Amino acid sequence: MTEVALHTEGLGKRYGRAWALQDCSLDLPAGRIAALVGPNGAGKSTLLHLAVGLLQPDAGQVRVFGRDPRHDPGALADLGFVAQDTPLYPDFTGAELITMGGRLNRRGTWDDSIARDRLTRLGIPSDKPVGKLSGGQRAQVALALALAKRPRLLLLDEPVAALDPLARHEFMQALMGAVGEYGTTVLLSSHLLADLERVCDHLVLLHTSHVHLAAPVEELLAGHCRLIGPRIADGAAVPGVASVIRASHTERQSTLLVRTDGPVDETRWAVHEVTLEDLVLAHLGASAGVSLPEVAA
Ligand SMILES: Nc1ncnc2c1ncn2[C@@H]1O[C@H](COP(=O)(O)OP(=O)(O)OP(=O)(O)O)[C@@H](O)[C@H]1O
Repeated sequence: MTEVALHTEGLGKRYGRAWALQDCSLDLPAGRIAALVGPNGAGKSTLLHLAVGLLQPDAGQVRVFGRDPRHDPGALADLGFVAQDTPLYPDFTGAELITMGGRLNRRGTWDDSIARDRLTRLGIPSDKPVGKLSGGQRAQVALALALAKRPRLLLLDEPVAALDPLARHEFMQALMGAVGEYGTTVLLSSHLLADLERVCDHLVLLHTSHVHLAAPVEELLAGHCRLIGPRIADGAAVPGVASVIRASHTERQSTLLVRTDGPVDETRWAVHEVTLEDLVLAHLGASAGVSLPEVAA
């Protein structure tokens, strides 16, 4: 059986009377690169902070490789985390932070050379206080430190938001490399669906503080498609279709993004594959009751 890197059950966190995350139950299998997506305020950062033990749950439980991140110090050795604002001591240089990381992780799997080599390769000066680097360079330093820890589970809160397109591409490749080389499991939140699509093999979609989807990408893509055929009424049953996520109609034609549960009548419907981006947008649009621009088939 595949090991579970992150397990949550009925997990919830609230601020006052408002739930930032509610009834969150999911299993992230080890070895995956998982995308954590959802609109602003959906609860992504809250889930990551709960997973790393920086927030105390108000309901349910969270386990990292079977251990409670708040009460079992051993769990922290397995975790790497880069928060959204990549907090780093501004007066320290990259080189000093690498040394400090090594000292703080003496008993772990820390490898100085991973961070040093990355900074050199990216042309980021390691002798300059990080407070004097650009936002993107600071993010790269934080990511290099997280990779040097070689954690079993790496949690990244919008790690690529501050990076230029080439740096984003390079970073995603590095993540895939880490997974391949060390078997690291990654959960990363981002709004950049096209980037995620290239590397992620698991999707967690949060919406209004709830888990809307949590499954392997392959399974989700195989279970959804876009159908184009003669106009049908909203709510009409279509054989082979479990649910219509999003529908748009012209006078004579209907276009449906659907979840399937069997073969669809291909003499009646043109069946098109969907991308991860199509699928996420359709689910988000459906939940929010928003009509979205039509995506070309
Ligand atoms: N410290 C806090 N005090 C009060 N409410 C908070 C606090 N932190 C988060 N929230 C609320 O919890 C909800 C979830 O916030 P969270 O930061 O987890 O969302 P997110 O999905 O990470 O959003 P974004 O994509 O904008 O980063 C939001 O409604 C937010 O306003």
